[in-house]
Amino acid sequence: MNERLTIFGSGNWGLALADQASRSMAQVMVYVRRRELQQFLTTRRQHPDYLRHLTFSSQVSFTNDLEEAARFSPYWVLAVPSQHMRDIGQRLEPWTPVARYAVSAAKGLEVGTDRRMTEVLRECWHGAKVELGVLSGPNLAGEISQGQPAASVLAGSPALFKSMANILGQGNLRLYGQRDIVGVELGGAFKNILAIAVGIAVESGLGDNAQAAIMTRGLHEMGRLAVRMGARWETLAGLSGLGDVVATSNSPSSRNRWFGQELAKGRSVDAILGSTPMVVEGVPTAYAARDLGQKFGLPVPITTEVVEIFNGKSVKLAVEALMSRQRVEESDR
Ligand SMILES: NC(=O)C1=CN([C@@H]2O[C@H](COP(=O)(O)OP(=O)(O)OC[C@H]3O[C@@H](n4cnc5c(N)ncnc54)[C@H](O)[C@@H]3O)[C@@H](O)[C@H]2O)C=CC1
Ligand SMILES: O=C(CO)COP(=O)(O)O
Repeated sequence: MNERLTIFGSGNWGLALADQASRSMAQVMVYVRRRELQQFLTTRRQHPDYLRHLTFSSQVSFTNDLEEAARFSPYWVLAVPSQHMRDIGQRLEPWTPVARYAVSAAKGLEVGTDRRMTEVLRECWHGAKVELGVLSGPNLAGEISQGQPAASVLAGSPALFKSMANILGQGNLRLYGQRDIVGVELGGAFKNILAIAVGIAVESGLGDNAQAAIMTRGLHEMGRLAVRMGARWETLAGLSGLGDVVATSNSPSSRNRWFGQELAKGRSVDAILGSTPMVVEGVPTAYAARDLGQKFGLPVPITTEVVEIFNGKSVKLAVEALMSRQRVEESDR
């Protein structure tokens, strides 16, 4: 394959995707923000800390030059944390005429604006012709980078899906098309909040029944909110919703679940976030989802209690608040 792909972001996900694309024989360039890291990756072909089993093939190159990365290919994947999407979007704006497709691989909402990532990019690239898409599903980077089988959703136009799935969806990553960008994007963002809640439950010894209740009822409250924001209910029951809730909530390698566990040990949000270089998307997204629930007048009880626990509420009191809510119909949307 002679296709070329640029990936912006050299964290766990950007690197796993770079390796994945290179396995389909695409030429891949990764934009690396820190110059020392770019040099390390270029010479050693490995990341010093992340996915250390990976040795990048010669098809993957690394650059610290944003213009070089942008001009490398008309196919872009943005794999930076959600709170940095506007920054990279704004800096890429001069080169949008080069881009044909840009896929967000981030799973979160922007704090302050509550915007989805494709909304953020659309604002940054106002008037540009680049078509936007979203990649989201149960895809822990560690497993993808070891070639373990996985499925995911690549939302966007059929033309975007055809081109991008050819590069990213070979071998052990099976990609499904979707037209519901809003649903795919929100499913991926919201599931991180539920993984935090499950982490809290695991650490607090609340039991398997409680974990199942959090996942199921959490998905319900997220689905209701997502539908209000323009998503299809069925999308949230798919890979980028139910699928990712299951993967992330159950996986000991999930950063969001780990964060919930640390929180339940009594550590503060700042202390936990300060102890890892990695992004925990469920934290900013929980605030955004709580605000969106208020804005639309929709109950988001699990999310609300997660935010309360961020602010110091005990798990015991949060559980009591959830258990004493007024009874409702299960399917009440
Ligand atoms: N790690 C995983 O298993 C998966 C992660 N994701 C999503 O992908 C996104 C990125 O996550 P990870 O790669 O895991 O994060 P990470 O914490 O491993 O690394 C984030 C990377 O983004 C870079 N970055 C931050 N701000 C930047 C900026 N302004 N410009 C350029 N680069 C910048 C950092 O230098 C770092 O290399 C998140 O939204 C996450 O939810 C999605 C699927 C799987
Ligand atoms: O999105 C992911 C898996 O699909 C990664 O989850 P964590 O960010 O919790 O590690």
